[in-house]
Amino acid sequence: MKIGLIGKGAIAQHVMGAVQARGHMVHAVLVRPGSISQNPNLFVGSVPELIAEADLVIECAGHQALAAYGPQVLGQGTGMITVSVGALADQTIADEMESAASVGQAKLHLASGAIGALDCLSAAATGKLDKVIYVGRKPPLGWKGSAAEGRLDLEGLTQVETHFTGTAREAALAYPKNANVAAAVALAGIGFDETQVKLIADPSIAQNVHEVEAEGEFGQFHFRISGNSLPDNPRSSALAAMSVVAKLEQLSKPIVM
Ligand SMILES: NC(=O)C1=CN([C@@H]2O[C@H](COP(=O)(O)OP(=O)(O)OC[C@H]3O[C@@H](n4cnc5c(N)ncnc54)[C@H](O)[C@@H]3O)[C@@H](O)[C@H]2O)C=CC1
Ligand SMILES: O=C([O-])CC(=O)C(=O)O
Repeated sequence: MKIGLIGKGAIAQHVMGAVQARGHMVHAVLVRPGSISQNPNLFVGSVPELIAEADLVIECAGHQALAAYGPQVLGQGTGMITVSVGALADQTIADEMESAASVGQAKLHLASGAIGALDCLSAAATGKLDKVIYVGRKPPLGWKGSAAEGRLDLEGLTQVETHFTGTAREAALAYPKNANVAAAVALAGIGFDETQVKLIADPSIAQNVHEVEAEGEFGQFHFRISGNSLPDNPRSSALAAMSVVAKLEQLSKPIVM
């Protein structure tokens, strides 16, 4: 496939290497205008340049980028994978994506991100699902640049602290770089306003730990993952980048999970 990539950060760099290693071609990367000169053969500054040759766009740049470019990409008929799932907690953005996808007859594919068990959750949601709880736990550094900074002394933290309790919608909107997982759990399960979320800074751990607990007609499950973060960004788990690659594989193979 010919790929247009949005972003050049930690997730984008992993995705770029992994998709090229699988025989796909990244022919354009949409970056902020000031960065184009760093690699003028590859970097572009507009959606028309990004999608000119693309079979598919992969967005790895955050909520603001999905909101800014997503409607144009989809509206012009190019399918898109996004890792910035939490942006859909803003109903205006979700509506814009949906109507652009309908106009362009293109799909927005949500990467599962740093969490797993979404297949189980979405199957369970076709029956009666009574309760879904997501708990996100990261080392203090993993919360740098988030709303936790205003609530805790992250640098000097010596004990476990919960810095957020609320719904998945509140979490995804307040923590755009850290609670995309809460949004993915919400979308797979009982929605943004029913999914309960707790976010914790824990100085005793070195990985990003995500847990989902669900109860309903299907029974109960508990899922827990301890994810390594990406070398360039302690906030983002490697699995989030890998899930984008897996989604691309699903879209390009004839027999898929
Ligand atoms: N679904 C999930 O489980 C996860 C989702 N994420 C989402 O992925 C995003 C990216 O994560 P990382 O790569 O680790 O962050 P990063 O900070 O390493 O990279 C972000 C990149 O996007 C670029 N960017 C931001 N806004 C842009 C715009 N409007 N136009 C062009 N470029 C723009 C930045 O310049 C930077 O190069 C996060 O902000 C978060 O929303 C992150 C981790 C897990
Ligand atoms: O990468 C992670 O561990 C989770 C994360 O930042 C997010 O959900 O946005």
